Amino acid sequence: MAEPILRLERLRKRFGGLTVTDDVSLAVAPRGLHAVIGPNGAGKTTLIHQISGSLRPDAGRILFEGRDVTALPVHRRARLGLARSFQITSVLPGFSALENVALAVQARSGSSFRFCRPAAGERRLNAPAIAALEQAGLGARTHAPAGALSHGEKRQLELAIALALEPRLLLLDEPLAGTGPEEAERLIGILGALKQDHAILLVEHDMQAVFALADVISVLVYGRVIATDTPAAVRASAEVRAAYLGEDAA
Ligand SMILES: Nc1ncnc2c1ncn2[C@@H]1O[C@H](COP(=O)(O)OP(=O)(O)OP(=O)(O)O)[C@@H](O)[C@H]1O
Repeated sequence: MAEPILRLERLRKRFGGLTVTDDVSLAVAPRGLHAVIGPNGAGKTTLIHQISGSLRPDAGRILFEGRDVTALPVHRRARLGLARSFQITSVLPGFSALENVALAVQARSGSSFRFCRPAAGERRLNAPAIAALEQAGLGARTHAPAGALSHGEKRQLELAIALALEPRLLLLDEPLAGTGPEEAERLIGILGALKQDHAILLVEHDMQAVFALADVISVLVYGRVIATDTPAAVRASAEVRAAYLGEDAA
């Protein structure tokens, strides 16, 4: 593999007596989609939080493009290009899709928020915001109020906001959660296009999406990585089936 964009070295995290991240070492390639799967409570979200910087590991290192970011706060990592998709709660429902994304661009550029002069009124912010909306498949909904978007479109808006930060690695925690079959299909298409020129680390329960999109899959069980391999090898692994895929594998 080319030099990894992200390397986790023996990461550990405990909550009380529970080891939720147990000596996790992983290398994520600079292009393509790396999925992390595992049963409920395996520690997937906890892992994403440690990578984005909202949780500090108890031990181990996180190297982003060769640089040790283990001690850096979320915003410093985001500036380096390590972006986690925003939760829907951070979207402003009364503002248009474009304004929401433009505010994210503005936040990244470091200028102050000026609500009396809508951020979307500034061409400097508009161009990258529109590009991010198009990449997220929302080009036709640019001026719709965020509050009027369907559930699937809101997930696309979250994606657009993350893309507006021009990430070098995009961290996605269950981007398909709560979507219907058609919305899921659309999002899979969008993520499939995005992974052509982005590195994506995806946590997702939807196995159809994972196997359609992933170039590499890591399987997490009780905080430990039990396999990191191609989708075909993971699907064929007896250990993975026994530990996790069992009921879903068919
Ligand atoms: N802040 C916390 N304090 C204590 N325990 C926690 C905390 N956050 C998570 N846990 C526990 O850590 C374990 C791993 O949780 P985590 O949410 O990372 O798993 P997950 O693989 O993302 O699960 P799911 O697939 O259900 O989203 C669970 O047992 C959870 O209850």
